[in-house]
Amino acid sequence: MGKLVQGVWHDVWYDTKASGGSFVREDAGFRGWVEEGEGVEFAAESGRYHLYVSLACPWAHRTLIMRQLKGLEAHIDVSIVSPDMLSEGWEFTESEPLFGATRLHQIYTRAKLDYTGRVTVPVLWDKKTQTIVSNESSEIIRMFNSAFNSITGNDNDYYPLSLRNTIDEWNDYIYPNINNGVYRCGFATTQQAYEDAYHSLFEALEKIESHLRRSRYLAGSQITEADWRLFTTLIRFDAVYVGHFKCNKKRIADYPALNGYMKELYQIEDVKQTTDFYHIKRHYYYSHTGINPTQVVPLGPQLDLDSPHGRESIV
Ligand SMILES: N[C@@H](CCC(=O)N[C@@H](CS)C(=O)NCC(=O)O)C(=O)O
Repeated sequence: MGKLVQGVWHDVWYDTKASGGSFVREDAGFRGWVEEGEGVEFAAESGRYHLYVSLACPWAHRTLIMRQLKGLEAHIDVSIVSPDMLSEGWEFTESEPLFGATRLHQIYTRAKLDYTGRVTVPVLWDKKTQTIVSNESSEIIRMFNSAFNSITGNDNDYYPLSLRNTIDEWNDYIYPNINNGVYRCGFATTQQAYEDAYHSLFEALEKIESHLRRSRYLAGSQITEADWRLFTTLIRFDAVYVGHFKCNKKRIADYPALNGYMKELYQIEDVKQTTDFYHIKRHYYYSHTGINPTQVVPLGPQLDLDSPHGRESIV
């Protein structure tokens, strides 16, 4: 694990000293936008963009789900990094197809020779201008949701105008408390920072559990972007976050509504195809040697994700 400083790779763990033991996630460095239309910097075109992902990473997982649900497989190709993220950061098991790079930081310095920042997935690369469009998953999924509609003919809308306020409110609540909340538990280096993160995480899960008892999805009867953003954390929770990140007050399996909701989303074939528990468990337990120095990867838990979700009667 490390970062680029002026284009040079340094193998360093997160610095939590400056923030009293709390993990603070760095803002993404590339914030371009793929759009429909002529004369724009990054125009939506079939075959022009390449997506670098980790199957372990919840942020990258969002982009893979949206790529499938929006029928973009034939239009945006993908490279998958190795689950093992060690002294060189994210690496490719076999070199990636565009440049034969073996490390993801080489893609970042191709885009910006003197880049300073963390080298994260997902990354959306533009083959035409030879740069990174974006390394911010929340923005990549918005682009996938609408920019390629006239190419794919797929109008499914996961960020509909009428629900945007509700979706934004859920996202703003779920990001700090749950998506990043599990990391704030796991990467905390003081007891207090861990406990603060733990309490806000489980308070948020309780709140969503009661909401989902009456509501089929977060924003009502329709699946939206907010659900996909929550889902990628939930599906990793019992397998990794309970043990490795000490998020162990309860499992998702102990929350009937959240568990049924998660299973319903998982059982969508396109979504199941993007979920890889080998990469998920291997990455966290093998890569975070500060947390798990033996690198032993647990065999369990046995997950029950294919049993009936029981959510049909909820509107
Ligand atoms: N804001 C980014 C965060 C992405 C992110 O932090 N990805 C993690 C993997 S789960 C990563 O690549 N971490 C490497 C590092 O921090 O050095 C997004 O949502 O796209």
